[in-house]
Amino acid sequence: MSDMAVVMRDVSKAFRGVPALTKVTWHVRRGSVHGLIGANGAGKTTMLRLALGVLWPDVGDISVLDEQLARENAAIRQRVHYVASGRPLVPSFRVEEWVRYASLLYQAWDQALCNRLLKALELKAGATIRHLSSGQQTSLQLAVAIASHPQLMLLDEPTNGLDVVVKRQMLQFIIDMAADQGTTLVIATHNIEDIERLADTVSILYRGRMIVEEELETLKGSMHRLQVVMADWRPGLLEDGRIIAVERHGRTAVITVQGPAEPMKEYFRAVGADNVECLDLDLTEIFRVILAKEGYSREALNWESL
Ligand SMILES: Nc1ncnc2c1ncn2[C@@H]1O[C@H](COP(=O)(O)OP(=O)(O)OP(=O)(O)O)[C@@H](O)[C@H]1O
Repeated sequence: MSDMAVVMRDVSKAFRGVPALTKVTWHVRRGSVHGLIGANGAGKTTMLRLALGVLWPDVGDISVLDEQLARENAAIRQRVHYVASGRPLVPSFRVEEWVRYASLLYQAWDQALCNRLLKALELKAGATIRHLSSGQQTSLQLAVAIASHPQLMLLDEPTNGLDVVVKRQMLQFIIDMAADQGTTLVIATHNIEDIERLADTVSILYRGRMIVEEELETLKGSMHRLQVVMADWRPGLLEDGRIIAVERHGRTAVITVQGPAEPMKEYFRAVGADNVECLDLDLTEIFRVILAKEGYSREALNWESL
């Protein structure tokens, strides 16, 4: 058994000639919680659907749980569960009918666990799906996914529509369940705070290309933000290759740097800074800086220019 749950090599996929993914290489370690992040349209859902085997790449190799994906992949589908919030369930089914349907699909189905989850989530067996709120429908999908005991769970914006209390509890529950059962979790989301709290490894997609694959801690240590106070900002002081971004307000500058903080603090002290302090740089900011380096912005989305 390899230590990877998913490996994609040089995978490309286009829809009607328009590339959605270009030469993507991706690794998800077994037993990890992996955050797949990217802006709207970056290709996250396409990646997950390829890993599930419901989409087929134009070129490239995909292996999931040590099996090379083939068009006939019923066996692997037993071990992988995909949950996308907003994915339509059968609206005329009652909760119990949906659960019964799922129970017939999955050999590892755990009815007792499903019953406990439905109770905890206050989902009534007799309720008709169309009468559930979108958050309740997402909760139902997550409960069914958990009860199917997958080895790999692919969650696509799993918490859309959930209120903060259920969202936190549900994510924590899934993480605990995954840790207990050795399930690999992939969470594709815009909600970077969730990834920062929960993930071990992170990948960032940008316009169909994989631009970062990293341990979360390594990624967080790869950049720092300094606040530097200096009376004389002489020309050339900010032309160091390690400096990624600068915001200057008079004597104070907030400077984002690549690599460790200490050598840059020493650098600014040596060139005459009056004060140098490290500021917090969270994953959302790191994501923003990485995308800005790639040239991503939504400048066109500006009231004046519409
Ligand atoms: N079935 C399809 N037919 C045509 N184009 C598609 C199809 N599925 C995805 N695309 C296109 O592929 C690109 C990637 O879409 P995808 O849904 O994978 O992105 P995403 O990162 O999940 O986006 P979001 O965060 O907005 O959900 C987009 O340009 C999208 O329009």
